[in-house]
Parts: sequence; structure tokens; C-alpha cells
Amino acid sequence: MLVTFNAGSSTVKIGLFALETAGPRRVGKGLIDFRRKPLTFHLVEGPEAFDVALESEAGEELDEVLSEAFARLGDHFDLARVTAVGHRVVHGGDVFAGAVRVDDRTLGEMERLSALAPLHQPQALRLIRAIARLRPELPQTASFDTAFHRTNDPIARRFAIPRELHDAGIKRYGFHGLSYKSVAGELRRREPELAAKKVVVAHLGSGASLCALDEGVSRDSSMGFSTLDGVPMATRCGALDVGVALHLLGQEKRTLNEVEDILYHRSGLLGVSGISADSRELIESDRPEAREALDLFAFRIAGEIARLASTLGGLDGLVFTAGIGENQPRIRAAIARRLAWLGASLDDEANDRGAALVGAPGSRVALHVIATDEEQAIAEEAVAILDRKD
Ligand SMILES: Nc1ncnc2c1ncn2[C@@H]1O[C@H](COP(=O)(O)OP(=O)(O)O)[C@@H](O)[C@H]1O
Ligand SMILES: CC(=O)OP(=O)(O)O
Ligand SMILES: [Mg+2]
Repeated sequence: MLVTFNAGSSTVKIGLFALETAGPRRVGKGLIDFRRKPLTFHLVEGPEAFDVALESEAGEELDEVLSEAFARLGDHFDLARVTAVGHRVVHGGDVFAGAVRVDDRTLGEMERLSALAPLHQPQALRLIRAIARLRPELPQTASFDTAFHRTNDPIARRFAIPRELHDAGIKRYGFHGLSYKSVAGELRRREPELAAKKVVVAHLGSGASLCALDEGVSRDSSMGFSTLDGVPMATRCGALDVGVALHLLGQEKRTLNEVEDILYHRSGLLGVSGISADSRELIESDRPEAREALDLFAFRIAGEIARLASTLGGLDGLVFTAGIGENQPRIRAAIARRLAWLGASLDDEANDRGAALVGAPGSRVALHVIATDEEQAIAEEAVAILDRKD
């Protein structure tokens, strides 16, 4: 059995996979929610679903939280049969072009990249270190969000800043690569003809980004150097005139921590609405601020899709994925409406029903909804690495 960890900005998603000849098959799925106090552990898929409060608290290290979560899982799964652990590590920088086995050298490199993804990387590394202490015999692998975007054209990876800064690593990397890999694979299985063309994938979750795929290969993405870039998110601002940050730091004398907190935790849907970071609550609300937050979200996403269509030199398909992309028909409709000029036409009935194919029959841009599975991508990469004999 293989366990996967997907450390996002506020939750850790856990996957349990049986290792079969055809590849890893998911047998369980859980989530530790770090936004709640006490921490809660949900098992959403497995022999028996549960929802429990954990006694341990998240401290500097996660050994206690993990051993408690493992003890709960051990009631339902035979954890003695776990032979490896695979992790999502968002930032691989220029160092990692694909998944690797965790050892002292690779862990050191990941630690050096931590400052570039402060919301994600430290948590993933805490998980890796805790597993190494709790189950030192288990091999661990790391799969990177950035690796999928290594195929982006050099021009798409460059900021218009002095060359020496670019050479020192200040460049656009792109994130959510495991999700794009998963969606590109599923699109290839479902719609091989479309998958061979120009497609934008909109990963709209708590973190949100978009990826331009040409023949399934990433050519550009909306996230750049950090997970702040691109479109507005649940609590992050998306691309922002850097003059705003300079103004807050310079003229308003806010501290770096305050500015970071504003841009990462108090902006996006939460900041604009003043109500909630969760799109479900905003859809339910009749307050004008809620509508404005959702309008801005759709406006910015449609604008970014148009930019990515320009990178690709056309647009044959648009795929919605992740929490919002998979479950919010009204947000999909608001985005599609703004892209009518590009030839996108939604089938309202199919969209409301939650169908996989949501484009109207005559739509020039094919419109799809595909569920992403980052954990499956981690599991497949882990198996490939561990099977490799070098
Ligand atoms: N069943 C659902 N119905 C409507 N919206 C949902 C549903 N599930 C998730 N969402 C939306 O998706 C967001 C979380 O997406 P998700 O992809 O799980 O994010 P992350 O992995 O970044 O934590 C929620 O804040 C909510 O707005
Ligand atoms: C890269 C990123 O923003 O990830 P998440 O959506 O999991 O927060
Ligand atoms: Mg996520």
C-alpha cells in the first residue's frame, strides 16, 4: 500500500492506494483541516467515513498529529502493509524536473526553496520529516507542482526585470502542475482529438491558476514566481500592481508581515466580499459585495484565459477543474459568458446538471468539466520512481 500527502495552503489531503499491476488504485481518501481548532480529520472515502477532532495540536513539528491520524486510519486499514509515502511539494525551482526520492540531498534542496512558497512548502517538509521519524524504514518520494511547467517557452518564464535577477532564479515557475498532469491525462483518455489541440485548463480551488496546454504540454500558466500571481483566489489577491505593495511598505510603513498577511490571507474572494473565502457562501449571499467578489473572480479568469489563448495562438477547448471548477455551475457560466466573443457557448442545462461536457452543440470552444486527482498523480509518480532501479 502507498500513502500520499498533498499539503495545500490550509489542508493536508491524504490518499491511500493499493499497489496493483495496472498501477496504484485508490482505496481511501482523508483530509486534515488545519483551519479548524481542534484540528479535524475527515475520512471521506474508505471502508467507513468518519469525521473526528484530533487531540494533538499542530506545533513546529507534526509528529503527534500524524501519529494520531495514522492511529485513526489504522482502525480501518492495515497500515503495516504501507511500503512507501509520496508527497506533493509545490516548489521544485530549477532543480527538480520531475519526481525524486527523498534523501538528505534532495530534502536540503527542497528546504532551500521553501522561502519561495511559504504557504505550502514548510508544511510538506514537516510531513516528510515526521514520517522519517515515525516510520524510518519507509521510502518517501516528492512530486513537484512546478515540474509540469518546465516546457514553458523561455519568454513565458521571464519577468521584464534586469537579467541578473532572472539568472538568480527570479522567474515564472507556475504551480498546480500535478493537477494539470492529472487533467491532461484524463482529457487524453476521454477526448484524444481535443487533447492534441490548444486547451486552457482552469484549476479553480482555494488556490486558483490556469494553464495553457498545446498537445497536452504546458506552454504558459497564470501563476508565476509565487502562489500569489495570476487570478484572485479564496484569500490571495492574484496579480497585483507591485506599486501597491511598495506603497504599503514605503508610504504607509506597514511591516512585511502585515503586507504578506493582507496579500496571502485577507484578499481575494474574502477580501473583496468581506464575507467569506468560500464561493458557496458568496453564491448564497444576496449582499452586493458578495456579487462583486464573484464578478471580479470571473472577470479576471476570463481575461487570463484570453491571454493564454494568445500564448497558444488559438483556443479549441476550456476545461474546468478543482473545487469551484467542478462544483460551481454559476461561476462556470459567468466565465463562459465573458468568452462568448472567443466562440465559447455553454449548454446551460448540461452545466446546471453537472455534466462532463458543458459546451452547447455549436460551441467553437469545447467546454469540459474534469475532476482533478492530484493524489493519483503523486501515487503514479511515486511508483515510477520506486520501480526505477538507478
Ligand atoms: N461541493 C462543492 N460545491 C460547491 N463548491 C465547492 C464544493 N466543494 C468545494 N467547493 C469550492 O471549492 C473550494 C475549495 O476547492 P479545493 O479544490 O478543494 O481547494 P484546495 O485543494 O485548494 O483546498 C471551496 O472553497 C469552495 O468554494
Ligand atoms: C499552488 C497552490 O496555490 O496550491 P493550493 O491550491 O493547494 O493552495
Ligand atoms: Mg489544492
